[in-house]
Amino acid sequence: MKNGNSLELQGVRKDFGEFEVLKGMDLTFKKGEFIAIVGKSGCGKSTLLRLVAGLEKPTGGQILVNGKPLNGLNKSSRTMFQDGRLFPWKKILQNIGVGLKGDWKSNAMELLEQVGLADRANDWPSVLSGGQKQRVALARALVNQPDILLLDEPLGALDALTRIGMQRLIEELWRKRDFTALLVTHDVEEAVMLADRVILIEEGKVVMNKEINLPRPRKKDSIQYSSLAAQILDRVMQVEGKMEKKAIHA
Ligand SMILES: Nc1ncnc2c1ncn2[C@@H]1O[C@H](COP(=O)(O)OP(=O)(O)OP(=O)(O)O)[C@@H](O)[C@H]1O
Repeated sequence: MKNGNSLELQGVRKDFGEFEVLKGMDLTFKKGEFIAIVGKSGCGKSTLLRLVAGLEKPTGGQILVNGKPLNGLNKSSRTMFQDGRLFPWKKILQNIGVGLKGDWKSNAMELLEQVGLADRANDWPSVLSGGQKQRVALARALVNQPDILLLDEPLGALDALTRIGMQRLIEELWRKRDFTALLVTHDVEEAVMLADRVILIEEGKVVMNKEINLPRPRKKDSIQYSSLAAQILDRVMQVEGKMEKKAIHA
């Protein structure tokens, strides 16, 4: 099941008018791999996810999904956003099944169980905490059993403790459900906690593509974890430093 590539970007470029956001990206993601994408604000992380979701078209190059060129919406992917985007007029279970036909309810209930909210199926979203809403958003993103889960800074608005709980939950569901995960995050520690590989984007290019060979579940107090996180953070800060110098000399 985990053989082959889930996703390939071949020379992918994206311009918005005169502005080149992505300048030729070559990336390969294996089936079932967990990838984190980091980089300073505005470097093109969300644009990359939108291209993979098929919500935007590349200006150049191509994206292959399970070996086939992507044309239009990527039906094998689902996206989870920072703001859960639940519909306030639908109860939790109906939010999870929104847009689905056929027998989705048993999988939705199993997912609610797995995210620890089985007893809230008939509640309105308004009575849930921010963390609980994100659990529902995660269940909704997975109900259709996507091959690829796109996570666009999904934990960015959560407090530190809730965030750690959600990281564990995402990792647990990734292990159980076998999808490829692409996580955009500002948090290098989160990237090292979850990912098999961390990719750093600078000015529309991949400048670091680093394997994280640490056993799971990872422990923040392990020396290998801290030293890898520090090493990557250092590299991100070099990028930040370069950008600041450029701005000063502009
Ligand atoms: N539809 C669009 N039209 C024009 N410019 C856009 C569009 N979408 C994104 N951009 C520009 O492309 C650049 C990259 O945006 P993107 O949202 O991908 O960055 P990001 O790395 O995800 O940033 P952040 O971490 O702040 O979310 C930004 O300068 C943004 O203004």
